[in-house]
Amino acid sequence: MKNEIKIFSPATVANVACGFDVLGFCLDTIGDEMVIRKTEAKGIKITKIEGYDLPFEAEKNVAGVSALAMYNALQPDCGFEIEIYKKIKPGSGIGSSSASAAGSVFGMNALLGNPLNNTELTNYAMKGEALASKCEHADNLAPAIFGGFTLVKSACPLKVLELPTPSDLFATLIHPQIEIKTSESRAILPKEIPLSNAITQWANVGSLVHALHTSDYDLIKESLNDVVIEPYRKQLIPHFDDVKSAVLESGALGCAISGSGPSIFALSKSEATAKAVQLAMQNVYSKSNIQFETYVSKINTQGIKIL
Ligand SMILES: Nc1ncnc2c1ncn2[C@@H]1O[C@H](COP(=O)(O)OP(=O)(O)OP(=O)(O)O)[C@@H](O)[C@H]1O
Ligand SMILES: N[C@@H](CCO)C(=O)O
Repeated sequence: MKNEIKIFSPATVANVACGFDVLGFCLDTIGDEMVIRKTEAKGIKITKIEGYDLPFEAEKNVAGVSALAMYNALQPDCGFEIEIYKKIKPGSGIGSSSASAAGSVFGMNALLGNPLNNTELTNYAMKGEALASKCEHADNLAPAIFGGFTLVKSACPLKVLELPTPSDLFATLIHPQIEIKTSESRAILPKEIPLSNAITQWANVGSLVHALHTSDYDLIKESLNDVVIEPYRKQLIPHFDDVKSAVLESGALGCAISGSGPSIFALSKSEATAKAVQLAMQNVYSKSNIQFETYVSKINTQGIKIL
């Protein structure tokens, strides 16, 4: 059995407009790399972090927290070293913390001969994610670990449903280079919502799930709306309304905040449309003085993979 593996741990889009804390999908072209190594010395050590300035103490890094949760439960006869090559900026809204939290447990599981299934891995990864967002949710972790579109039916006990990915669906993202911490963008949300908004939202979630199962792109378009969270969070994202109008005019099926922001995502029916949408996003932000990155990505149906 191998003593070291290198993995690609993908970025993810949580919420998918209407499914706050339950829906998510996995990206293909953006993600971190990690190396996980078995050691004779017991315990979990983060030995290298490149890309962004993050804590090396296992208890303060989401990769270490999820690794420790799994390590303490399994009590293997070895230790692990973790190297993180961070490409996803922390606080980006595309699952930076999830990529690390999921990557460490996925890598350890592979080196131990895969004793745990994806649901068990997601459960341990949630312990790490809770360090970043102050709450245990799995809407970024599930798509990172299972791949494709996922729905977290319940967090405790964890139940993840894998949803189908229509083959022509492409995502476009813009990441304005400002940081919004998940914990802060959760703190501004209302504790209660009007019943009329709840009805609209759960109708959208149900119809989006149906649309994914039937590859009904018109229904995907009708369902990608968020009347519960977006009105509050969009105020934290400069030019959000301008981006959304420009993107919809360019032919996207829908556009919404990615996770807790500041990234904004759109879904389109072809790669050509996804690229036109990318130009529309760039046009809006190039008129401002905010730096940004844009991406076009297929939906990654595999999730985390060994390189
Ligand atoms: N390995 C890690 N990778 C990323 N962030 C980490 C890591 N370890 C600790 N953190 C902390 O987690 C916070 C970033 O997580 P946060 O959930 O706010 O952003 P995100 O994962 O990009 O967003 P979202 O969950 O909305 O997609 C930062 O405060 C960062 O310092
Ligand atoms: N569902 C979470 C995703 C971010 O981690 C939120 O929107 O707060």
